[in-house]
This record gives sequence, C-alpha cells and structure tokens, in this order.
Amino acid sequence: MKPLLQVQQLEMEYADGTKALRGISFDVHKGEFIAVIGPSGAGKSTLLRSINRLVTPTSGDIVYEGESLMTAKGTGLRKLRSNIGMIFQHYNVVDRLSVLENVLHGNLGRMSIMSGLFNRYSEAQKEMAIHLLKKVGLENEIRKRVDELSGGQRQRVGVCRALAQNPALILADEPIASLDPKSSAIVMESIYENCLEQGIACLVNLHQVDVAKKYATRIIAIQKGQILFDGKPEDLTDELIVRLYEGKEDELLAS
Ligand SMILES: Nc1ncnc2c1ncn2[C@@H]1O[C@H](COP(=O)(O)OP(=O)(O)OP(=O)(O)O)[C@@H](O)[C@H]1O
Repeated sequence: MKPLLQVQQLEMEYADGTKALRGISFDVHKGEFIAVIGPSGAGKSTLLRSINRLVTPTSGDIVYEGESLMTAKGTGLRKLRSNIGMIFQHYNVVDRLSVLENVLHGNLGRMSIMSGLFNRYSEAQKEMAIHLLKKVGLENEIRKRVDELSGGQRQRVGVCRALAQNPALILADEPIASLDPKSSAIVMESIYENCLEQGIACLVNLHQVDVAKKYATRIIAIQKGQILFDGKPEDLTDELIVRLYEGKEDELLAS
C-alpha cells in the first residue's frame, strides 16, 4: 500500500538557531492512528506544524499522496492542505461565532473564495455539520456562541470543524493538554472513533504516555528533534520511556 504521507529527512532550524527537528523520517498509511510523544521541547509541535506548512522546514520533504508540500504554493498548497484537518491545543475557534458556523468553517478550504467569503454553505454541508455535532454530544449547543462553551465543548467544536473538512489526515497538536481528565476522555474518544469510522489517518501529539498507549496503533517517540522509537505501543518498554524523559521525569509524573 502506498503511503498517504511521507516525511523525509525533515530538519527545522528556527531563526534564533534552535534546531527543533534533526532529520525526521517516517511514512503514514491510511487509517493509522499515530501518537507522537516526547518531553517538552522535543519538537512535536514543530513536526505537526511543518507537515501542513504552518512553519516552513529548513530542509527535507513532506510528500502527500505523491505531491510535495514543500514546493507547493498558492492554490496548490491550499488544495493539499484541504485534505489535512488540524486540531489545536487552544481550540482556535472563533468566539463570536456560533458552534455551527465554526464547524462550517471546516469547509472553507474546499470552497471557492467567493462562496467562502459570503458563507454560502450548501444544505448538505449544514446537515453534515449538525450530524457531526450530534455525534460528539453538542446537539443542544448548535446555535450557541462558542464563547458560552466550556473548554472541553470548545475542543469538540474544534474536532467537528476538522472532520467537516472531510480530511484524509488529521493533525492534532496536544488536543487534550488544556482539559480536565473527563473532558480529555470525551475529546480523545471523539477523535479516535471518527477517524476509525472514516478511515482517517491521525497524528496526535500527546504528553500522556498512558493515553498514547490506549488509543494509538503506532507510537513515534521524539527526543531532541530525533526519533527515538517508532513502533507498536506494546513494544514501547518502560526502559524506553525512562530514556525518553531522561532529565524531564517530572513531566512523566505530572501527565
Ligand atoms: N518560534 C520559535 N522560535 C524559536 N524556537 C522555537 C520556536 N518554536 C519552538 N521553538 C523551539 O523549538 C524546540 C521544539 O519546540 P516544540 O514546541 O516543537 O516542542 P514540543 O515537543 O512540541 O514541546 P511542548 O510539548 O512543550 O509543546 C524547542 O526548543 C522550542 O523552544
């Protein structure tokens, strides 16, 4: 099976000289649910943000279904990005808009600029957005403004917005880092179940090793911008986890 995404020898050096990624390579296949773990500052966010070019890596390549995201520009980049849904730690929802409007925004990447500008959503897009909101238990919040919601509810809106895009790949950057345990479980379940049902591949950055082991079909552990482990959750031994968090054991205890 051809990979959906290929990350090849990715390097990222920020303007201040910080080397966040030092030659990261891996392939992602359809339907994989991959947890990216590692201590604070390991490069997890930089990796996810590089994949959809929110940051531009210094070198290497990111190939989505045979097309390079590194060389894509303008409409080409927009088209490639429309296949990739993003979920952020701080939700990135628009507070003054309703829950439904926020989810409908997930369609923007696939709409013409004029239709998007005037919010000309089709009935099918509205039905799909409502269907997704019902699935995550937000059926009573559809018309509310997003700033009336709790953090966990906002993140469920963020999940629905990413799904409304009908993506083949979802990148979730620490989606549960700001949530309490109960909300975390609801959000993780909603990401996991929808990805599984729709065959969406997912790369999810997580601080909690136990959550990674519970959901992931594969774990990639990053340390100082390099891959320390890439394999099945059951093969990630306690020794490896201790090595991964060496010097930052407090993060492991806090998670
Ligand atoms: N905009 C930036 N400019 C300079 N350095 C940065 C920038 N963003 C991140 N870094 C640095 O790059 C390295 C990797 O950071 P990154 O946020 O990718 O790690 P992370 O594993 O996601 O960490 P965390 O779990 O704390 O979010 C760190 O040393 C960080 O300080």
